[in-house]
Amino acid sequence: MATEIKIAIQGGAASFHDTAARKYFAPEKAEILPCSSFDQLCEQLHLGEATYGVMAIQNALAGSILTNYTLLQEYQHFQIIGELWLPIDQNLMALPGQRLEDIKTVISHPVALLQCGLFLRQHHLPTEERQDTADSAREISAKGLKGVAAIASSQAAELYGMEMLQEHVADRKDNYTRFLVLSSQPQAQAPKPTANKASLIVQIPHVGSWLGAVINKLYTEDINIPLIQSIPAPAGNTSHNVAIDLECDDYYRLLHAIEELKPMVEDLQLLGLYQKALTPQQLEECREGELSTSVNS
Ligand SMILES: O=C(O)C(=O)C[C@]1(C(=O)O)C=C[C@@H](O)C=C1
Repeated sequence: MATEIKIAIQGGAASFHDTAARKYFAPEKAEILPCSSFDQLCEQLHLGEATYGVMAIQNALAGSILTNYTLLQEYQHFQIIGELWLPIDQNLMALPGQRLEDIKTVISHPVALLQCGLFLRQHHLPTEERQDTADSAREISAKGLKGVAAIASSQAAELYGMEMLQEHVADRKDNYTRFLVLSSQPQAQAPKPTANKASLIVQIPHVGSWLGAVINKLYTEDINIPLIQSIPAPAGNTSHNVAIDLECDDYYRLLHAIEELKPMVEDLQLLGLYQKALTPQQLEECREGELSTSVNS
């Protein structure tokens, strides 16, 4: 029988976090705990109000969400137990009967607005930030706002009775967001030897070529590095923090490489050991494969 788990997300029903959480945990039934910010998501997970948290960390068009690395540094006891790359299809929607010419303002999550910069500039559409894509559609519907459009998913359009003004408005069709699955109870989720990915934050001095030495070490250990992201350091700091993702199909080699890095850096925070998800490139290849099968059949 499917058990029910509670998952804290940023945003509400029909947001991309909602879709990501349900997809990751399917076929388990997920009860969603909507949060108004990433801070609140972490707080709820910390307080034990949710079993897991799902948090966006990186988008193929807009880049890394650096403030979420800061939260992961703050909540040191959280563990990343998994990840998911989700295709993000953005759409422009408004109250039924509205036309593109009627729209004076577009509201959405700041990352969603960034993903649709080309479309918005082309149509000279001023924007206003909101906490969530789907909640922007809900706001228009609840307040009966004319002259305002939202950028959100097709599920949000359906849920809140919006009409599509323009589908697929992101700058590129291969728009993907990577979501982290977080647990605040590492003991209940001990990493399994099937883990083939690790996420770390290392602290290294500003001076010297420490980062070069770290990368060189990983190269000699034959570890793949899918991500290196510098994280802003507090003012006056003499060192900086770098988020690094490591991949290796041999779990024990991955552990060994992490041990080797420890004496080379000032501090190393292991954010989690988990199984890597299909990358956007792999998902695109699957999608193209499915398309050609349906055309040929
Ligand atoms: O507003 C939403 O629907 C979200 O889930 C937020 C969010 C984000 O935080 O990056 C998630 C994925 C998309 O890339 C755009 C926005």
